[in-house]
Amino acid sequence: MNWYDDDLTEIPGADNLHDAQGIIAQAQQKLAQIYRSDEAAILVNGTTTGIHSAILGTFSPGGKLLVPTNCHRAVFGAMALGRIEAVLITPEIETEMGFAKSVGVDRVKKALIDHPEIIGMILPNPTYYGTTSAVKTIATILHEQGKFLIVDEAHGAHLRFNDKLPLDAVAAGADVVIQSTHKILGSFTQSSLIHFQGTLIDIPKIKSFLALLQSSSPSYPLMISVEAAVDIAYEKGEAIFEAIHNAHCDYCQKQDNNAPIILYQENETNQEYDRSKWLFHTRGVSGTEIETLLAKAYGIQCEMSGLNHFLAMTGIGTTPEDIKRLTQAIDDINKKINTGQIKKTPDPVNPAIWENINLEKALQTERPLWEALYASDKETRPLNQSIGRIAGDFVIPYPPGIPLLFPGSRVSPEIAAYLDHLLSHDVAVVGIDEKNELRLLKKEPAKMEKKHQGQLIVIEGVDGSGKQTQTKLLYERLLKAGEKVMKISYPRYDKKSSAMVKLYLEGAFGKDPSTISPYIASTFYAADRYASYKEDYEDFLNQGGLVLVDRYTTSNMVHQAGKIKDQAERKRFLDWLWDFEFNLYQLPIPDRVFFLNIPPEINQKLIKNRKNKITGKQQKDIHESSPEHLLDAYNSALALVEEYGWSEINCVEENVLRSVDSIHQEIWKSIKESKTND
Ligand SMILES: Nc1ncnc2c1ncn2[C@@H]1O[C@H](COP(=O)(O)OP(=O)(O)O)[C@@H](O)[C@H]1O
Ligand SMILES: Cc1cn([C@H]2C[C@H](O)[C@@H](COP(=O)(O)OP(=O)(O)O)O2)c(=O)[nH]c1=O
Repeated sequence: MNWYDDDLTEIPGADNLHDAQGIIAQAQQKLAQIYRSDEAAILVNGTTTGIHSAILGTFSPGGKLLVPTNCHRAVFGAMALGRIEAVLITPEIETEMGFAKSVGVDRVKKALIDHPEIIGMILPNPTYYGTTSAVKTIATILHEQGKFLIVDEAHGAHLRFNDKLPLDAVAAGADVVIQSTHKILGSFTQSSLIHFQGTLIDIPKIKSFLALLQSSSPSYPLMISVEAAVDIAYEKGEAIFEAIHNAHCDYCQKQDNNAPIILYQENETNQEYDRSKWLFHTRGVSGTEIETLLAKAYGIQCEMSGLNHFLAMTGIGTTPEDIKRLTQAIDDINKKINTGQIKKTPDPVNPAIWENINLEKALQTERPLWEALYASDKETRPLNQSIGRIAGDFVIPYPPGIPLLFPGSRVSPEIAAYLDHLLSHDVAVVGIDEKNELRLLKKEPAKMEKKHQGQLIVIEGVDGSGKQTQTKLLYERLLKAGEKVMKISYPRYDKKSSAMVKLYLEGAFGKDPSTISPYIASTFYAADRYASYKEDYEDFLNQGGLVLVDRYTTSNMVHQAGKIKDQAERKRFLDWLWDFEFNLYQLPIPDRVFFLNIPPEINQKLIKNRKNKITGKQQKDIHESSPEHLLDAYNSALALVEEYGWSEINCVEENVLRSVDSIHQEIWKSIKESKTND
């Protein structure tokens, strides 16, 4: 066939992939019929773009996706592109060989209970190794809660064609299924298929991402090859995969289970193992060594190998003779190992990644994935100097292409040791260069660091916790001690820059503080602080003065972050706020923060009769008149004490409020001590 003849463009009659109405639409309808989906679309930029589009087309930024850690990097790429957040779950592990086998139904159920905000899930099935998850059950669980399931069926475009193979994802009820027809079915590399079914997903939205991300000049040879490959599979797939499946069963039955190399079948009775994947477990010999031997001495090219396994992939073109050649070669190699012609090596010590390393934890990000990926302040460092630093890129061993580090996650000693082990066994690790160096972020996330000569000390606490009282006492004491000190209280109600704060606190934008975005409210207070910095104390601080403030950015952290219930959302807000006030506005970062801890039930009594600071009247501002707001702020503050290392002053002991003086003495002592330590 002359492929140049088919290398068309969108001329009349040739249709347009991105708005298919003619011959491409007909081909896609046929493909959907064959796979029994509602709709199918041909992909010309590989399964990767199919996965990107499926995720971007079903989520909005900030949405939560349930992601098993053994997903392909395309899934994590989509999360970075769409600013989508992952709830990670660890798959079940094949412990002897050390690969991710399946995603347990119970883990899915638990994740959905713990994170009801999850919108949908992506599931890789079958795995590269042929193992499968209970897709049908998982789909049902998700659907009962109105959530959708995307299945990455990259290694399963053939499942539909023989009933002895595991159930395909469309039949199992998945809402979106992406298949690499170019793998087992033999269409051209880079050509794939995506299927849609049901009403839970917005198909036009996914398609608009397909049009955005794929080439605007889709290759006709690629498209034709998908149709041709599926046609052949439809016609001959049943018999071809039956033969492969049966040969696999036969070999498993006949093989000597004590041989150095044995064919893996998960377990004998499992119907849901994909026997088109000929995965061999090696004992006393390295899988990679056998892969090389098969290529050199027997002319058989494997798909991949690792320390204790290698994978021989079959496909639509595999004949019984091919299988015979493979099995004879394995028998021959086994014999040579047993007779000493091939030397045995001690089994490589596998640090059992899946047991020692908590991948869910390793992949947690301290800066959002997308932010770390986009960041330009990066440097490369050798692996051993990277421990404790934040990764600036994906780090992914190949095979199997499952990330060990995300951009934004911190390199732990365990991960570094494991990566070192992989590299010393010649495993290719994307994200680590030939000098064994990886890319790291230069800048750490929010951390108290001094940029000024003087000192900025914050007295923080919920409303009526004694801030004003303690600030005043401390100020007078510092003055007496001869310190160059000034005192400011935020918000500065008597200044024009607090106009928006006053409107907000008076209820002009709503009486219930929880209905006003913490992001928006924070900007009002920050603007007042900026004006104050410029007007009141920039020079004073830079010349070594001590600035004592009653409330600061820390109040936004307490009161505005307290409005956010979801932990990841709250963290995102806190990071944003930090960036906004300290990086954008360039406000000074405090040297010390004292948090006056008074439980809400006690401080309510203290402020009961206090007049409104804005109006001077009895009626309280919207924060003070909302017990829910005050409680949320209090809880947020308790968390912040831990997270940001604030100095906590417990103002209540055994349910009794301590005296003003004893609280003051404690703060004074702490300041004196830190001064002598300077
Ligand atoms: N330790 C304390 N014991 C008794 N009353 C206190 C104590 N600390 C503060 N107060 C009183 O409680 C009220 C609120 O204190 P204030 O300093 O205005 O708090 P804030 O500035 O945090 O709103 C004031 O009337 C103050 O005199
Ligand atoms: C300074 C500041 C205050 N706030 C809140 C805290 C208070 O509930 C409210 C007004 O502060 P304020 O009148 O100082 O409260 P207090 O009664 O404790 O003296 O504004 C913020 O949310 N962000 C900020 O940056």
